[in-house]
Amino acid sequence: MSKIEFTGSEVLTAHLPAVEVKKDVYWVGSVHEDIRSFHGYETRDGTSYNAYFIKDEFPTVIDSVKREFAGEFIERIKSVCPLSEIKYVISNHAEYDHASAIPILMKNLDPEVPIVTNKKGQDALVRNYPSLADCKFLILKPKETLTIGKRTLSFLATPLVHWPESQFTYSEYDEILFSMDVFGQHIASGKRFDDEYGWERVKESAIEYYANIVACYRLQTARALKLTAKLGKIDMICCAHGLIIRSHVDEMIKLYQSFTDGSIYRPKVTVVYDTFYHSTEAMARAIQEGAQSIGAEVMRIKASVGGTTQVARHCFDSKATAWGSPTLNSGMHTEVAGVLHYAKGLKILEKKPSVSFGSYGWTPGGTKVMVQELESCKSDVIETIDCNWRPTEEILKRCFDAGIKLGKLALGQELKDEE
Ligand SMILES: Cc1cc2nc3c(=O)[nH]c(=O)nc-3n(C[C@H](O)[C@H](O)[C@H](O)COP(=O)(O)O)c2cc1C
Repeated sequence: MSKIEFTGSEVLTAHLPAVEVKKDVYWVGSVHEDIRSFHGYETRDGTSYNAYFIKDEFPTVIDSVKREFAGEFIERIKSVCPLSEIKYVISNHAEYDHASAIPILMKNLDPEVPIVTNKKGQDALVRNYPSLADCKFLILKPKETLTIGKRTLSFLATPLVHWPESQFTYSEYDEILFSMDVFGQHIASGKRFDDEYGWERVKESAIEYYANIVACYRLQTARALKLTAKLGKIDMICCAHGLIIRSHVDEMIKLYQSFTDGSIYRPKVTVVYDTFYHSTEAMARAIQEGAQSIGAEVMRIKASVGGTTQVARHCFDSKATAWGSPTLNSGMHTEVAGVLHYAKGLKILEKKPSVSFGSYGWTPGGTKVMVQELESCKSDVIETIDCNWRPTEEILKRCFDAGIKLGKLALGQELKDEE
């Protein structure tokens, strides 16, 4: 039992110690400083995979890390408890970044140690990591609890926030919510807590995370928040990415409530576009100036430069958007098509007004395809502006006026009939 078996490549940078986040509760995760693309999410601040260990009569591990970091994860657990004493491994979420080191951990534990999860969790774990089929599972039904000594852990099914098996684990004794991806942020840091890193930066990263990962599951998130409110006191949120929340628990829960009830939406217009030869860009600038002229906040993003992550983050809390593309082979610029398709999947344009615009050479196909896509996003397209080659003063004036309209709608003002 003392020999550690590795079946994947491991990064042995165990320079960070296990961190006691509350008496006998430890962070044993890993920090991935140099990751810049996480299944397409642009993680410019890196990320962390937060796993936890509870020292009690029946020592318990909660979640794991990316397989590449299994070595340091196991070393951190060993620094606080011999592996032979571990009695339970809880899996709250079967995704690779939190579960792919579980098979390596299990190979180093007593074969009688069960993986504690729900039925969908078992299915997802065994399908993704076939060697786990040989492990024992303790499948929890709704409302079942697990006593590990002084602590009785309870579990909250949070289906589709953001995978079918997703669940929270709650320790009433510690007043800790182990919330897997929910409330997480893609931040790599040697700091472990929100107050050490700075709440404003944690908050901004949590908004970006929700917009890019969870936004399409708004109703399921609202339900999870409702059920969370019925748990006991929460003094600390041990999420699976980024900083642990101990000084801004209420603020973080209120932030998530603002995501689900829409109160996060701001008087802001996000203008997304791309261009070959600057005509569509000139139109985008005119729309920006129009919206700004009446006091709306504007974020103008060139799709190929800003990228999908920033587009999603800013469309998410904007009350209105504008989309611009030159016509390319009778359709949209590929970068604009890509980010619009991404926004559609995230459902972040629903019930929001939009304007479609773009330059063409001979037949305006870009905006035509774009309007179809915006309508399938359930966005209310209030105007389409096509421009043949270079924009004239008249076209730029139309764009400026369209910016004013979007700005007014973002500011909650009514449009007059003639507008
Ligand atoms: C590779 C390529 C394909 C194009 N395909 C079309 C087309 O199918 N239909 C069209 O009307 N214009 C087409 N155009 C012309 C552009 O839409 C036109 O140059 C437009 O003014 C470019 O706008 P921009 O200055 O914002 O890049 C194409 C241009 C390029 C470079």
